[in-house]
Amino acid sequence: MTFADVAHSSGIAIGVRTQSDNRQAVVVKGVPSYGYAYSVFIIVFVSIPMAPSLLTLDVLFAALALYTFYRFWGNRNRPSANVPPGPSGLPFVGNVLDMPTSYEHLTFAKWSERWGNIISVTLFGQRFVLLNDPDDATALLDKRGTNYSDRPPFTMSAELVGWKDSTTFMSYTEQFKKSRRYFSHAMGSKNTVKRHHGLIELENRKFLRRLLETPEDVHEHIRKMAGAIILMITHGYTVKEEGTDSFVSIADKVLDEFAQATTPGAFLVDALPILRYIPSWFPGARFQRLAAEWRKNLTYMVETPFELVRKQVQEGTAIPSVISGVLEDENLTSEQEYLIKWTATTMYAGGADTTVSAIYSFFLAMTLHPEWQRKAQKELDEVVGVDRLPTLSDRENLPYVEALMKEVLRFNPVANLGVPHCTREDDTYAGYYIPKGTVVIANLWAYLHNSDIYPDPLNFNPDRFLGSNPQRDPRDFTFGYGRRICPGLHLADASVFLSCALTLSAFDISKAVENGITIEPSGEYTSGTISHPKDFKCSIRPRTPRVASLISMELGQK
Ligand code: HEM
Repeated sequence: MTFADVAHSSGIAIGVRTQSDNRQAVVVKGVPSYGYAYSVFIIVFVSIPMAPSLLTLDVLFAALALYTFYRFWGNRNRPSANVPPGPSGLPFVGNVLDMPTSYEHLTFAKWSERWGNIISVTLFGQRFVLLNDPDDATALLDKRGTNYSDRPPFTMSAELVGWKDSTTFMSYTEQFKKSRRYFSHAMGSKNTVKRHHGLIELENRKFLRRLLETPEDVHEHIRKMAGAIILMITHGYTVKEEGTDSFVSIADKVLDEFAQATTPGAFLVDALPILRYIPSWFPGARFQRLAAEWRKNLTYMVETPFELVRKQVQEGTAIPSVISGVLEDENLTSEQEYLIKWTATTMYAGGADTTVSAIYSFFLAMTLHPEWQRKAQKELDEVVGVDRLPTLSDRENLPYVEALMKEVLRFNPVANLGVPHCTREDDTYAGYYIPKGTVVIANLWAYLHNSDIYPDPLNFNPDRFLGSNPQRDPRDFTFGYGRRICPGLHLADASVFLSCALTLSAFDISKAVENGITIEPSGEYTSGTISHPKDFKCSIRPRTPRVASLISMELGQK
């Protein structure tokens, strides 16, 4: 979820990006009259291929006007003099014209040069506070967690598609706390995750075998591995080794639809939540039809594997998993059943794409920086030797691989802006007034590229974490804050580390060469909620002829 997602879902139009061509609404800077609200609205609409009729526009504009009026009326008594500084914005629409539509973290970081580290913007009356310094994030999101642990509403994805019952979108309620308890039992600490070490090692070795067979499909192999680890933990489900696994493919489809539903600016209903009441037959209400279809797929993904586990539990054939553990309780209430079903789905949704991004980033970094790869391989050869592959119990003896993994997590944060928090009560901080209902964004990218904490931050350099004066552990930032901190962090940490160690011990990664020409990866990343390296080509070759037999031998032993 990016800033723009939240902006939109909170009733803000920043500009509409169509699904088909990524065309973005042109927002004209510096329009000096009060007619700009209408201008922006018209511009937004003409960028939609299925532009609705004029009548529809009138209806929608009236809705916008009403909504804006409602927000201003609600905010009219709030003191605004002391809110944190930020771009001045315009009456009614606020900072619509200032907002970036992609790579928001970069623009927000730059704003600090002018506005300081605590910045405030408004969009149609909704206030946002951007935190560009990690100390402020700790002071507010950690230390004042009771107030700063809500989530803003997300109309398209949460309300219409139906993700609202997932842990990530829940408000800070008792239900939420119960859901987080299920996470704690399954993966809440390093020790808990130790229970899954065998599984992580097995799936990583299967990953190596797939890499050996079809290295060009590296991205797909990472996906399969990440999905297989989580599905075994949540549902006791073994992913099919050959061909397509029906559950993984529906889960991937649903996650892809989730990504579309949360694409910044993709759906006007996020800008104008009131539109959710428009019937699906109404001109321009394609979002309702899409939401209905996506909801159907999501329901299938939530229900079908759950029912499978229920049947296995009844028959006594279930493999121990998060769900089976709960279903075996004879006093289970329907409320608990509903919660565990959604919590397990959240584990998959939260864990699959994020871990994939981190491991794919590692492959990109190794393609671009062979010198660091050699250093890590030297350490692996010295510590583990060449007669076996590394395991998680080697971890404490592999400080260089550890440093390399930290640098991968720092260099490109998986979620640049984390997931937005929201305040429940009015607050004051550093002399500023932060009203109830403010959306608070921690700019994780800015923390991980702060040159006071990480000198020369744009340089990929694992050495920064070694020696007598190591720089700060990026895991302090990259997993977010307070009561909403990533509950999968220990699982992710173990999975990503082992993928780095095993891959480097078995393979050499280098730039691909086609027809004698070396292909340079662009090194670019996608914008959006979860940032992935843009697809790139690389060469992945076994380091020695023994690698294949080593992998088969170890897989045979598992
Ligand atoms: C490298 C991998 C990962 C990274 C960098 C990452 C990062 C994050 C971040 C930044 C947040 C937002 C925290 C906040 O609101 O302050 C988050 C939330 C979350 N993550 Fe992760 N994550 C990763 C892997 C995982 C895994 C493996 C799982 C589950 C198995 C998971 C499940 C979740 C869930 C459920 C939330 C929402 C928590 C809530 O709303 O209370 N993540 N993650």
